[in-house]
Amino acid sequence: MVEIVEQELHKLYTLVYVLNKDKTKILLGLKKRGFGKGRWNGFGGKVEKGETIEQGALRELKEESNLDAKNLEKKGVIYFKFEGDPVIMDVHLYTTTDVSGDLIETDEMLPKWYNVSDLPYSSMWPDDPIWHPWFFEGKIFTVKFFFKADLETITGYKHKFASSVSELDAINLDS
Ligand SMILES: Nc1ncnc2c1[nH]c(=O)n2[C@H]1C[C@H](O)[C@@H](COP(=O)(O)OP(=O)(O)OP(=O)(O)O)O1
Repeated sequence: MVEIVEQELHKLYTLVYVLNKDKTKILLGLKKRGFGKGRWNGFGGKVEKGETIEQGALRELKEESNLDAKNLEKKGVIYFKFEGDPVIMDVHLYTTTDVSGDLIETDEMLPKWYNVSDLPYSSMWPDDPIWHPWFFEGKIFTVKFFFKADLETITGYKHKFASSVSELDAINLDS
């Protein structure tokens, strides 16, 4: 008998959550086009050839909001697997309270500050309410979400916490 194993293809993405100094407010952007259109999210996108993941995160934040971040703090990695699609999205999550520049609406994002206690979850990715409590408690984590091809329905997830960012790379969610 021949076992057919689906090859996974990983693609690198970033996601930056900008918070105010006392971490009561978060800056979200309403995605105006492309993947995730109509959803409020942090700022980020694909990591380009020749740049580090952190450089990609800074570039995407600038492109989508016009803000420059001084200190990005890594908080985790979120993997997304969609039924029937061999691509795994590896989304590297960062946060900062330290930004400069004039916040503007861009071609891709309409920015808006939200109270952390009152986020527009009905217009956000359905995985957000699952990992947000970990993020807002300051945890470092890795999580893999399994979605149906409709990009809406989560069929399952597995996660682990890390005690430091350097531990993240060594975490195996399948063990
Ligand atoms: N499910 C879920 N929850 C939270 N965040 C995300 C998802 N899926 C996602 O894709 N994301 C995040 C990850 C990235 O920050 C963006 C998606 O990036 P995308 O806009 O496709 O990448 P760009 O490089 O900006 O795209 P184009 O410029 O080529 O349109 O959403």
